[in-house]
Formats: sequence, structure tokens, C-alpha cells
Amino acid sequence: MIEAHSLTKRYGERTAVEDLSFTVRPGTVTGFLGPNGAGKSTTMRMLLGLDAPTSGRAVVNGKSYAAHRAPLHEVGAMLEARTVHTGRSAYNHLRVLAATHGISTDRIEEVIDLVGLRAVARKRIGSFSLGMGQRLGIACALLGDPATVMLDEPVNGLDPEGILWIRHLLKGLAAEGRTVLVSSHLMSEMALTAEHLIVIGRGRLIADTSVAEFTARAAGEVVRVRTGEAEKLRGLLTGAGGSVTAQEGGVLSVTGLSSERIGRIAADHGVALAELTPQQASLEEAFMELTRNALEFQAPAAQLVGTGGEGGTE
Ligand SMILES: Nc1ncnc2c1ncn2[C@@H]1O[C@H](COP(=O)(O)OP(=O)(O)OP(=O)(O)O)[C@@H](O)[C@H]1O
Repeated sequence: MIEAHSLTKRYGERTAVEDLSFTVRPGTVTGFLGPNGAGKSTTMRMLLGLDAPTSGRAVVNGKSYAAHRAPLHEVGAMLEARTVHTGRSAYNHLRVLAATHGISTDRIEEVIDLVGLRAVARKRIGSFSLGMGQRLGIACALLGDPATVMLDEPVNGLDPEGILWIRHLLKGLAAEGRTVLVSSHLMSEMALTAEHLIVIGRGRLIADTSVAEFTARAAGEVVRVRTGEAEKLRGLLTGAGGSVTAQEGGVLSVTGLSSERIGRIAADHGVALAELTPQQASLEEAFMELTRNALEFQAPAAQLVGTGGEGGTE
């Protein structure tokens, strides 16, 4: 179990994480989601005792990370920045790590098979592809057979086969009763991997919810409209409080207004509609909507989806 109690981290003037509290429970994969710069890595570093919080407390399996006598057996982690000695073989890298933690060579063999690196275990890490490097990072994280596993963006840069593999691995680890926290900035990936979500933006908690709830909430919020007078209708809908994204062929994607309301506004202003369809928002769109304010604060110049009247498409 992982607990964040009012975690705050400031770097000088900059607040990376602010008053963040959540609990990650064993037995399920928990996705840690947020746009770039939201504070995911900083939070994970605090949970692992690699960064001291400015205030608040991080607790893993009942204690702070530093208080564990054999932390590698308690928490296995892969952070994004990998500092692996590139001249060494994967096997030797694992051997050094195992030796410093009193882990048997049998376990090295086990994790090599578990992550599918058997064929290249004796090759130099420097020659590894990104996917092989990720597998090695996961092997290191699992070496101590930890009850809690934390992985920072493990699917980044992986091919579809690698993504599928990680998905199955994480689910398997959770099914064994472990606590699994995995960060990502991709909602669509997390929806397939995680059962629970912790979403942050600008270092603050935005949502702590099951994937099922999140998906249900995302349903029916977007309405697709097609008309020969897209510009006119767009202005009207934006004026009525909707968020509108223009697409090709006179198609508008509208959030914040029901299809009934859109139909009524169009009729009142004599705009003929060729199509008016309530849609299930893609999870990615729902995620962007949820974190939009956080994004706007961080990148005011960025063109954002559906901010109304700015002429942007995705
Ligand atoms: N050592 C540091 N010194 C100063 N600012 C930092 C430091 N580490 C992180 N930050 C800032 O804290 C904020 C959160 O960064 P963090 O890397 O935790 O976000 P993230 O959600 O992991 O993003 P990404 O997905 O891009 O890795 C960012 O604004 C970042 O610039």
C-alpha cells in the first residue's frame, strides 16, 4: 500500500506538487495520470525517498521508504531517467544489484525469464533497444520480489507488442496481490491497463476514481454537429457556453451543451443541420477536458482543443 499525505514539493518559486493526498491499494493496477509537468515523477521520487517533500509524508507499506531495512524487497521502482552502465551485460547489471541486496542468482534467472530478456541477457546494455532497456528496468524493479511496484511511464516509446506485454505483466503483478502504481500521460493506455486512476494536474489532485466511473462520466458529453454554416453555428454555440472544435467538412465537436440545446439554438437562428449526434467522448478527450485548466495555467500560449472560438482542431 502506498499513501501520500499532503505531499508538497517546491523547487524555489516553483511548486511541483501541492498538498497531494491519495492511497494506492494492493491487488489492482493504479494509473497515475497527468499531463507533462503535472508532477508525477516528482511525486514518485518522494514516495521512493529520492526527494524530500517540502511538507507532507509519503508512506509505503506502513513506513517511509528510508525506514525499510530491505527496501528492494518492499518497493521495486523504475523511474524514467535510467542510469545504467552501458558497458555491462544485462545479466551482470542484475548480478551487481542482487549482490548488494543479498538476492540469490536463482532470482536473477527468474526475472530474466519473466521480462523476456533471456536471448540477450549476456549482451551489452549499450546495444539494447528502448524496449529491451525498459524490460531490464522492470527486471531491476522486480528483482527483490517486492510487494509494491512503481513504474514511471513504462510504455513510453514501446512498440505495440511491448505495450501489450507490459499490460499483461502489470495485471499479473496486481493479481498476485501486489500494489502497482504506474504513471502515464496517456489516458487510453491506462484505461486498458488500470482499474483505478489518480489524476493530477499542476501538482494537485484532480480525480481519484475507478476507470469504470471515469469512462461512464465521459459518455455522452460530446455532440457531433454537421452544417453548411459551421462558422456561424460555432459562434452561437460558443456564445451559449459550449466548447467547440471545428473539423473538416463543416463538422463541429461540441462539449458543454446537450444535443437538445444545440438543436434549439440552431433552429432559433435558422441554421440548418445535416447531422446532430451525441457521442461517447474518447477517453483521451475526457482526460484532456479534465486537465484542461491545469494545462492552460502551464502553457497559456498553447492551442487547446475546444477552448471555444480559437479555430483549433486537434
Ligand atoms: N529538480 C527540479 N528543479 C526544478 N524544478 C523541477 C525539478 N523537478 C521537477 N521540476 C518541475 O516540477 C514540475 C513537475 O515535474 P515532474 O517531472 O514531476 O512532472 P511529470 O508529471 O512527471 O511530467 P513528465 O510527464 O513531463 O515527466 C515541472 O514544472 C518541472 O519543471
